[in-house]
Amino acid sequence: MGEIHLHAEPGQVAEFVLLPGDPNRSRWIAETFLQDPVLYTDNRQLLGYTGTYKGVPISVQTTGMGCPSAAIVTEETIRLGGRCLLRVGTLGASHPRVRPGDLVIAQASVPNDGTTRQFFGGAPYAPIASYRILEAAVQAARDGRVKHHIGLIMTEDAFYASTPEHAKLWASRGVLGFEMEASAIFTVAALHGVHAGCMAVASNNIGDPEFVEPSMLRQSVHSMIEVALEAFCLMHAEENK
Ligand SMILES: O=P(O)(O)O[C@H]1O[C@H](CO)[C@@H](O)[C@H]1O
Ligand SMILES: O=c1cc[nH]c(=O)[nH]1
Repeated sequence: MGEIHLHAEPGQVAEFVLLPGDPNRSRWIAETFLQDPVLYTDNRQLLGYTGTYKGVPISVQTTGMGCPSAAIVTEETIRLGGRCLLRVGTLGASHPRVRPGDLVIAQASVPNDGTTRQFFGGAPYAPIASYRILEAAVQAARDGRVKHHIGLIMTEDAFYASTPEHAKLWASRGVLGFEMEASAIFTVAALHGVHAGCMAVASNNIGDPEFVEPSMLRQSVHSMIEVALEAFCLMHAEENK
């Protein structure tokens, strides 16, 4: 059976793992981009697939929504062999510079979530992206000429508690957008000494229930996944030099 939540065995998960929140996005990534994808777990709809992209073994593992689920999935993905974990998500734009449809590559995430707080007993801690993943992600976005923003994001628990006023306040502190998993993923990866990163497409402005038009969102997510996979290829090539 494997882990409690991810029903897989070591050897079924690749070193490079994409982490979408949404199981449908996982299936779409596996079917669209990976060669010979194999579904290794579907327990609790946390779909996980392994295949190859340009010859590099890559897994796609659903995190579900929110830090409690993302922390469990990150922990178990690492136990199963994941070493470079890259969240590929969506976020609500908080900063006026970020427009719906834009790609954001996170340097770090303000941990406005209960999971990170529990890990550190309330002590201050800064969940940051691994520099190696950040560097590869930025290079892949530049190489692919994909418009992107690089900076601070915020991870929160209560999707519907966020307001445009809240967004404005955090934008004045440099936060580009809010999402719900990155701080837990960065934290669990750091505690295990493995690499983690996060990129996300802005699906809406914070507090605005109007999401970007579906075809535009699909196109932006498609570009993001290409950037993420090319970043893994750059890291793989660097490791095998
Ligand atoms: O699109 P995903 O990756 O699920 O990410 C965002 O979407 C969900 C909220 O709608 C949260 O999981 C948030 O982080
Ligand atoms: O967490 C999220 C993700 C997308 N859009 C939001 O408004 N919040």
